[in-house]
Amino acid sequence: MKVTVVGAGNVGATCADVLAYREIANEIVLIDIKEGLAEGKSLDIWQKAPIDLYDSRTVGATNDYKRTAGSDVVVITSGLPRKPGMSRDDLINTNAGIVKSVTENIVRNSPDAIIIVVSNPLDVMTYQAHITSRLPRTKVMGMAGILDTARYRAFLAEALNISPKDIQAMLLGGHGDTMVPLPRYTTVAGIPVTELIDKDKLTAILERTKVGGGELVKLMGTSAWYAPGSAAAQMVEAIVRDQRRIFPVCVKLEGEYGIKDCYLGVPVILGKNGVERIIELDLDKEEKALMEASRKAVREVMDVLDKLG
Ligand SMILES: NC(=O)C1=CN([C@@H]2O[C@H](COP(=O)(O)OP(=O)(O)OC[C@H]3O[C@@H](n4cnc5c(N)ncnc54)[C@H](O)[C@@H]3O)[C@@H](O)[C@H]2O)C=CC1
Ligand SMILES: O=C([O-])CC(=O)C(=O)O
Repeated sequence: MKVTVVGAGNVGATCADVLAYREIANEIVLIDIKEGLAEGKSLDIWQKAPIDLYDSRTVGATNDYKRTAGSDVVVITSGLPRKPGMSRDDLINTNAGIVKSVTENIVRNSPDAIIIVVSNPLDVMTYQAHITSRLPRTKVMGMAGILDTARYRAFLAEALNISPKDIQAMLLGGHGDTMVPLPRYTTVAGIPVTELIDKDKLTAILERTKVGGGELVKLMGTSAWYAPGSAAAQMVEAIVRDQRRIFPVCVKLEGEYGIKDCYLGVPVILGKNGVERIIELDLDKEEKALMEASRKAVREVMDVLDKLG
């Protein structure tokens, strides 16, 4: 299996490192526009192989997409991260052009690849990659929900003083402050979370999750990379190993959840063909209203992209 990661910055390099360390692909190609960066980081990861005992081969190239030819999966992380005071949507002007040109290069060299977008604003950059690649919606998706649920699960584990391993959660909607965490679908070793934590504490955790990315931007002056890199690698793993795992993934909705022509996070089965199936949950009135608010927020930014051309 061959996997390409475009963008050898914080998220891309972390993703490549996890892919190599966990031997998720035999060959991992890192690409960046900045001279020498992808070569350097892939060489560094390769030099870690004798210490951490893996044999996935990492190679890097500066903007040379011939090296990516025949990739099974491509992760797009190229683009600006936000700085304190910015929203993810503020990145659209710069990142739309980057994701467009990267996608063109990818499909030219790997027409059968499955594309996982990470660049922000996530839902709209997934839209950009989808329209540029002209691939079926099952093969172009965005990473956000695994990260957002991971934050939620980490906060819950801390509050309950238990292992994060035992927390299962689902989340819907766009990757922004309108994301829709679902306490009704959160369990701790099979126990509904609502039986273990009081309402106010849970509400505070849900609110912290919604702005979880911003919390880290404030602390570091740039956005997160360890959890995002691992989350993207987990999606790659589900695809290349045909695991048929269920994750919240950003995908184009064509009538599911009563929504058309919008890219939003929903539970999907991920396997060798990409999105094998979208799972439709039976939402209550309040959840439906939150999903609609999220759809509206993403649609507005999709309209901005349409105007950019
Ligand atoms: N979906 C999600 O949950 C998350 C998304 N992100 C997003 O991921 C993106 C990357 O974040 P970081 O890795 O922290 O940024 P970074 O600045 O560390 O790395 C981005 C890399 O992209 C490269 N790049 C720029 N234009 C390129 C092009 N045309 N071709 C190839 N490479 C190019 C840059 O040289 C840089 O090395 C940002 O847009 C950020 O907002 C970050 C975290 C989570
Ligand atoms: O917050 C950001 O800008 C990066 C991101 O999407 C996240 O960490 O959730």
